[in-house]
Amino acid sequence: MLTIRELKTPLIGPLDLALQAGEAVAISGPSGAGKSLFLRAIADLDESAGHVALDGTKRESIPAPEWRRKVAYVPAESGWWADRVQDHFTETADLSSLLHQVGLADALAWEVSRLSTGERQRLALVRALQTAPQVLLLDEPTSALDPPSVDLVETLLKHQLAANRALLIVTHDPGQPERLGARRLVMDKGQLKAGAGQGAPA
Ligand SMILES: Nc1ncnc2c1ncn2[C@@H]1O[C@H](COP(=O)(O)OP(=O)(O)OP(=O)(O)O)[C@@H](O)[C@H]1O
Repeated sequence: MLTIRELKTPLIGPLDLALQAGEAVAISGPSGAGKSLFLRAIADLDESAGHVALDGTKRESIPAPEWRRKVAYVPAESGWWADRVQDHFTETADLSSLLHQVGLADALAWEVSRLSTGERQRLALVRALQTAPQVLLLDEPTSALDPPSVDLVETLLKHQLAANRALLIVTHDPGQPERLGARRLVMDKGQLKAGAGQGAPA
């Protein structure tokens, strides 16, 4: 589904990765290793060189906003620009179901200023899912959540994988890759290597 070859920025790479439909890959590694920069480069938020393609279509032949709808990036700290939560959502299809799945069924009517860090994190994920992306690039999506909320989000992510979406997740939670059935990779100094017990990066 997502093919990355020789992806390079001044701080990371060259990096190769192939992500299949319905596959999860988890990236861990020390702080400052370049994990967020890798996700941002794939999403085309930072300039990069190399080959990135979705189902064989090169990234440069897809307009950037459309690319980011198909290959959605959720940063570790989400941005909010309007006063009310509902003003950040444009699509209504499946929205109430998604909000319910993350335990925030009533949150659309809330003020952004009252949101807790964990509520922001879960709502940012729902925001990314509203365009039904084929690939999800998630930067530490459960770092601020209590265990029951982690469980809700992981269940939601497993539903996404079952619907043939691909998932590339940066996590510092050592149990998360196994719970998501994810292949483990480690980033160190801008380079990717296989995690313990895993083969070489595809
Ligand atoms: N715009 C930038 N200009 C220069 N250096 C940058 C820029 N953005 C990030 N860096 C540096 O690149 C390195 C990798 O950053 P990155 O955010 O990808 O780390 P990370 O692996 O995601 O770390 P963490 O686990 O702490 O989130 C860091 O040393 C960071 O300071």
